[in-house]
Amino acid sequence: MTTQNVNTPFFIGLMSGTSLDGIDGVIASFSSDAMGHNPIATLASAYVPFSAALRRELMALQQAGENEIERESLVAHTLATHCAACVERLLADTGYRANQIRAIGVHGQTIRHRPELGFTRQTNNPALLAELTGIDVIADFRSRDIAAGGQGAPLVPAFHQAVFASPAETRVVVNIGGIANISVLRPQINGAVSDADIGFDTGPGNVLMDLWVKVNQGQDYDANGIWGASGKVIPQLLKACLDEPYFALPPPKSTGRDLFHEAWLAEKLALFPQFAPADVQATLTALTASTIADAIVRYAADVSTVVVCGGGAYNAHLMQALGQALSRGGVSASVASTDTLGIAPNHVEALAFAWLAQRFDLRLPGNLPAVTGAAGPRILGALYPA
Ligand SMILES: Nc1ncnc2c1ncn2[C@@H]1O[C@H](COP(=O)(O)OP(=O)(O)OP(=O)(O)O)[C@@H](O)[C@H]1O
Ligand SMILES: CC(=O)N[C@H]1[C@@H]2OC[C@@H](O2)[C@@H](O)[C@@H]1O[C@H](C)C(=O)O
Repeated sequence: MTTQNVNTPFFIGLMSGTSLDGIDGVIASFSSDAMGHNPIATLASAYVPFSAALRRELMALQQAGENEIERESLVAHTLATHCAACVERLLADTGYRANQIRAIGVHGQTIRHRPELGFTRQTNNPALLAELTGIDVIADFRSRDIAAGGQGAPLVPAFHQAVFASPAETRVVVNIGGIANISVLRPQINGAVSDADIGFDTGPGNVLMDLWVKVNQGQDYDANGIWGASGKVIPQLLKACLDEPYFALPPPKSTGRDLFHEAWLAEKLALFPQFAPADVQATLTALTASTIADAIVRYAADVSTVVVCGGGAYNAHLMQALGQALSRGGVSASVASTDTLGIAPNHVEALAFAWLAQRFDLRLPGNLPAVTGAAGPRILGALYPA
């Protein structure tokens, strides 16, 4: 066991999201100023892709199947070894030692998200990760919020609030991962969180586009949106997709692969006898763009700046479609990636889990009840000491 240095401000964040592509990791340092802001520095980042076999098994565990307890336990073990490899890479890149890291915040892999039934499941083996790394591990960030009547998601709005809010303008942060979510950040007065700061999952981000490009082109994603851009939106298919009741629900709300999966898409496509695959991709791109834009028009029409993070920020066609959908909705905000505010789009979620680990360490709440619908602020996470 290594000796933890309690004075170090360094935290590791590890995120593996609904895209099921791999683990994004960062080492971050936070220094709170007198205003309660959290100037944040990313000291290193690393990405460990999942092997095809791990990805297949994680995908399979999204739905009910045989022998789930054993399969989940085994996959959690493999996930922990991937997480440990990511930590090792971060330490090697920076030259830091394990005892210089205060804690690791690790999300785990969501395999079920059913807040309406009172549970969410991020498969994980934090005990093994603590054993392999010799660093304190904080995990299971969602279940306390659900226990308090919340959705347990999205959690990143509190982090967005801490690092991206402006005293002068309303900002919206859009995360476009597998699922897309928005954080509406009203101008901050003396660094205080406003009750008007809301956030929720808008629906599919890349998840449906990734499924479709895999089946038709054998690719994991539509690089830069080039294939989607070669097709034409099918208005009737777009309308059939937009009829999904989730989109009209008021927040608090959250979703996942539990709803937006292959069968969901197949059901919509079954309504149409013929279609060109690239046109479907164009339509799925439009679906992601228009559901995000509708959410902004409805809940943040006063927005001045929209900043996008998550892998979707690298899809130029999607970014263009989002800008156009916002204009059609009468919102004339600028649309750019979080790079413009100093944080790379693919680092934001991992940084959020480093930040959540720091919140736990300080025994401060990590949720925004106005976002998740929880009965109140709660300290999120559970500690596995090194
Ligand atoms: N260059 C690119 N062009 C187009 N799409 C891209 C590009 N790079 C990444 N993506 C998309 O981003 C996805 C990964 O995004 P990200 O890592 O933010 O998702 P996630 O964290 O797994 O999901 P979530 O935020 O829902 O938990 C990929 O699956 C792909 O669809
Ligand atoms: C249950 C779950 O894993 N939800 C994820 C998912 O991916 C994006 C969106 O859906 C968001 O609600 C959440 O992730 C981020 C990190 C969050 O909690 O804010």
